[in-house]
Amino acid sequence: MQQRLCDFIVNEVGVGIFSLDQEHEILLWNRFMAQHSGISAEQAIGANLFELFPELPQKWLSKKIESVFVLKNFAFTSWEQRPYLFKFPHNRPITGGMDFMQQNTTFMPVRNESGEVDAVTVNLFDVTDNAIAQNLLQEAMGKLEEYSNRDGLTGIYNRRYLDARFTQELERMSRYQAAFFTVILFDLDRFKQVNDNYGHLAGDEVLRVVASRVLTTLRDTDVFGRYGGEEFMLLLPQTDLAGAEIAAERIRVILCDQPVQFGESKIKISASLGLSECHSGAIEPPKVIEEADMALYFSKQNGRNLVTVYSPEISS
Ligand SMILES: Nc1nc2c(ncn2[C@@H]2O[C@H](COP(=O)(O)OP(=O)(O)OP(=O)(O)O)[C@@H](O)[C@H]2O)c(=O)[nH]1
Repeated sequence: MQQRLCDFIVNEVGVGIFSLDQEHEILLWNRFMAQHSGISAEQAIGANLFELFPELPQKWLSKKIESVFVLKNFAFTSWEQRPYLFKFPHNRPITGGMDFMQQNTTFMPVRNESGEVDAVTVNLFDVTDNAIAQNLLQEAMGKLEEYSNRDGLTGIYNRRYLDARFTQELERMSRYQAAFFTVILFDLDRFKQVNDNYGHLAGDEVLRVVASRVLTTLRDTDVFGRYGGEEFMLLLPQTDLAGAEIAAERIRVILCDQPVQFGESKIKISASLGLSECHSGAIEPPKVIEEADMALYFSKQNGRNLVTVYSPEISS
């Protein structure tokens, strides 16, 4: 009766169970293992595990098994470190992003009457659902993080992200002597008139077009975002004033070169730009934004549609 109960439990429990001797010969192979591997207990018992499943990570797994024989302790693996041992298919939707059943395993030493370990029993748990849920959660959190850094209208970075990146750049500078970056601030010219003449929706469209035009001129490492209303900021790591001035001039031209099409209307636009460089050793690095803003103001004061590089003279 007891044997019958044990057999029943081993086969009906929804967990993979198999046992091995020290030569990796299979001693026990329950129904879960048979169903998922397609290899029956009759075929498995007496066979060598690694001959039956050549795709198993033999070096790693035999070491793991050996450690249980020698140390006489339990051992574990988790899907987070090693997603699966056996390439068992699963019946979850492909959208979960998992190719095979995700598995946690427990390796248990089986002792004989004299206390020696003469077999290792492995329990294999199907944790595919947990793994899918965890991956979806991580994906959602990643998207949330991404959304929280983006401007809703233009899709480029927002002020929050720009501020964080600015702080990061300052930290990078305090760590590396050779680090420097340039800030470009620009503001659309007479944007109030765009809203007044063509309506707020047209104004919004102009902001979207500005963002997408500027994006086409940037390097991968440049950080571009909307700083507020119709003001935009670029952080250009490892770019000196000469290089940044070229980039700023390119932006100025790409914005005023062509009007923005909104319905039947062609809306003429331009921007005023200001830039300033920050390098390690600068006395007051956070002042770089203030300086770029002063340079931008200088562009506005001097006719708009202009690029101005900050110098102490313009602030006086
Ligand atoms: N459509 C739209 N307008 C915005 C948005 N954010 C700010 N604005 C408008 O931008 C305009 C900014 O106007 P001002 O600061 O007077 O500057 P300006 O008309 O661009 O003139 P200058 O900067 O001096 O060349 C205001 O009319 C704001 O309402 C937005 O998200 N959408």
